[in-house]
Amino acid sequence: MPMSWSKSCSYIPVLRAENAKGRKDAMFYLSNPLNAHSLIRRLHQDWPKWRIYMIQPVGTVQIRNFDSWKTDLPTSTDLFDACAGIVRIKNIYELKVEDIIQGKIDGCQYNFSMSSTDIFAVGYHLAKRKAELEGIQWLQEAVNRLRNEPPLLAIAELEVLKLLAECHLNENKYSKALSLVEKCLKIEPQRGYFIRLRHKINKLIRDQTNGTIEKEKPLEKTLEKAFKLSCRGLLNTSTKLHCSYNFSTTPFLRFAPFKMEQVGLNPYVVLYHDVISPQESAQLIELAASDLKASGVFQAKGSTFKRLRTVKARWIKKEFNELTKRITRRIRDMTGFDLKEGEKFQIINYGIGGHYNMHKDYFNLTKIPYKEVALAKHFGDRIATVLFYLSDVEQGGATVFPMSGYTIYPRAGTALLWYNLHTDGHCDPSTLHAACPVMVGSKWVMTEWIRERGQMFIRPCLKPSA
Ligand SMILES: O=C(O)CCC(=O)C(=O)O
Ligand SMILES: [Fe+2]
Repeated sequence: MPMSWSKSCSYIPVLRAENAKGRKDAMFYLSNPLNAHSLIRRLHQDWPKWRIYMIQPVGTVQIRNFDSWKTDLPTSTDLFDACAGIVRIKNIYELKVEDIIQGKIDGCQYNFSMSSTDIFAVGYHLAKRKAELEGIQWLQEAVNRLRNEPPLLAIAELEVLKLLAECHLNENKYSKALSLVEKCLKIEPQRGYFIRLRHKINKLIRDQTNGTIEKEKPLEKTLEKAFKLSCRGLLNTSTKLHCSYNFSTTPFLRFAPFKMEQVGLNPYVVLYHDVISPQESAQLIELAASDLKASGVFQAKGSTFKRLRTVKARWIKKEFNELTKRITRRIRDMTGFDLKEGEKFQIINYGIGGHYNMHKDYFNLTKIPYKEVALAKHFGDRIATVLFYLSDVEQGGATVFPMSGYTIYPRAGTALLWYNLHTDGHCDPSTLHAACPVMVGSKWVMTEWIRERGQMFIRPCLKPSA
């Protein structure tokens, strides 16, 4: 039901205050996932409601403005991604729902708390994705808060109670579901749906012989556990590692050696410090930002698709401009590899909870389908990866190797290098790695996947590496 004119007017200062916060420093405001999620939700869900309140002739100009922005407003996919990002942050870093809601992210308190509508959006997202058990926590918090908030644009209490009851029912928690349905019936005693639901739950309670049968939580796999622990920096195993100057990969390094830090020996992973200047990073980000595209990597899981990567990316040719040519030469100096043939650079941006699940960069050409082999074989497999960090990340966003326990926190200007293939050309499964969800901040990286072609004299096939 539309709210009264005086009520909508009283909400305007609230909107203005929030907009002013965002305008003061947009990057700072949006680097907090709770602000970003809330803004996406407000623009996707609340703005269409505001449009309904604009009555002619007072609202014609506003309506015209509104319609001209319509195509730029966040879509349902954006809201989906924002909710999924918040859920991912919570799960990977094992945060508490109550803490997130109050703006406390992994021990840091931010000046923000989620509104009941923001909380409901996350609960709704989970409930509709069959994650009812997780959804219950958010929906219960939304119910608790609704009581203390003015109605304004908030969702109706009945809607939240209904969804919460359905989630409890799905989780076989019948008595809780029943008490929620009773609450719904107090608000709308005549609604047939609730009367039938009460009947159904009562029957389930009568039929049940051994008390509530709670669903079992699936056990977490060892690798998943290692992934989470590495994201939290709790698996660092490296000992006896060295820092040194690399003077020798190419003759040029005699003049300008690189600062090299070993991250681990198995697999061999090194960090090169200060290889990209702040100006170069800024230029690369600017270049990519002008034409970023959502880049999802999907994995079929039964009848559904699981999103393995939530980022935006742009591919850039190595010969694109002087800067990309210069960086290509630098990679040659860092690795010794020939980069004449191969892939373009990929510049990647991770937003709210942006991540890249565990994966290996190589294709394993013996396994990929026949049709794709010809193209892949032309360049060979991805022998090595160079990952440039173009930005710092305030919280989260580490690159991790869960099998070896390496955690590398992004630092603008450094580059990570590892070999995906053993020296005998076989793939090295211990290079399994991932990008942990960004908690706060915006992560920018640039990847160069170096192919085997052209490297036969630089890194000749040797016996299996030790
Ligand atoms: O961004 C990261 O930390 C890892 C990126 C990555 O693994 C990739 O792009 O292949
Ligand atoms: Fe990768």
